[in-house]
Amino acid sequence: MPAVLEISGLEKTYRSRRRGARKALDGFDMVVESGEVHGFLGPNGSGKTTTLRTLLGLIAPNGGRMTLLGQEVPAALPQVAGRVGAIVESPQFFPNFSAHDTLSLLAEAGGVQKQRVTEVLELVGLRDRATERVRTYSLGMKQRLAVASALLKKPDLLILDEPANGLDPGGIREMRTLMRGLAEAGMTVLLSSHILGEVQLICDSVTIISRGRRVAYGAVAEVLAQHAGGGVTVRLESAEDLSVAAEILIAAGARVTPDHDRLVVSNVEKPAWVTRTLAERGYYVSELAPVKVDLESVFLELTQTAPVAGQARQVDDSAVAPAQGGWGV
Ligand SMILES: Nc1ncnc2c1ncn2[C@@H]1O[C@H](COP(=O)(O)OP(=O)(O)OP(=O)(O)O)[C@@H](O)[C@H]1O
Repeated sequence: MPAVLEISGLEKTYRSRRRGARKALDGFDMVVESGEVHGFLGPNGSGKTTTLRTLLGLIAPNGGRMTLLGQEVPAALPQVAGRVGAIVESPQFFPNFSAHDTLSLLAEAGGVQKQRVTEVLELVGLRDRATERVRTYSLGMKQRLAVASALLKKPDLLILDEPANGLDPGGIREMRTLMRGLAEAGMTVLLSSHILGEVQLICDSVTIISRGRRVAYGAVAEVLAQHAGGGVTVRLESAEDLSVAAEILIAAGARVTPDHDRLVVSNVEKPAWVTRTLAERGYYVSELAPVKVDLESVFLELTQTAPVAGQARQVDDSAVAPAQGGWGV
């Protein structure tokens, strides 16, 4: 089965008279297979939104190839648009309309049967509040309404840019359940996010982007395994000896980072080497454990910039206000 989404060598340079040329995508590649929830991770300004907007024909690329559901885009967008639901940036809704009114209006405009409105309200868990005005909704409910609008056309692929942005833990959990439910029902979901723990929990596979280039991709477990790096954490019988032990290991060629009452040691071939090197100098290890990697540490290692929710930390020192836009119906 061909990939649901394939991007190769995508290039995008923004040009403005004031700021000059800025390369947002620099030969970016991505593959999303059918039926998976795929996480699209990257620090602020790394090119996620530019990728999604380019894919959806909202901006033109300067080079590269893209396919959606096996067809070349942007040329085939009119043919595939009905099979792709997307939310890129938070869509705005009329605050005085209810969820039901909002979806009915969108369904009518998009030639979707009325009955589908009830179905999507049920799917996103808004049925009980469907007749209340949107202005009374929590942020999580508004996000779910946005997802509902993207689901109206029963898309094969759902693209969501930061769907959990600004949500509290309860809202994030609801969004997670919703995503998994959609994937189980056979939909492919592409999810851009900064919430690495979330991506690790709900995504089958992941693409990590940094400075407009793909820096890692594959099944989440594989990406984690590739970057486990054989590091170990070391505790000594006496915590006072940690700094001397660190010096010994560094002098012997290891990379060492102190972490409270232990050392995180990497660049070692075998854990036993650490025990032996220290014992030879009279320092005895009381605990030696492999470093547990999570997506967050892989992300930090690969992109060398911490994701800070709601904060515009840019890889190229520049900041641009995000544009508003929705897509799908
Ligand atoms: N309309 C624009 N004009 C000029 N530069 C832009 C424009 N949109 C984005 N950029 C720049 O392109 C780069 C990539 O931005 P993009 O919004 O795609 O990143 P992102 O990964 O989605 O970031 P965030 O997580 O903050 O939304 C950044 O340097 C950004 O400043």
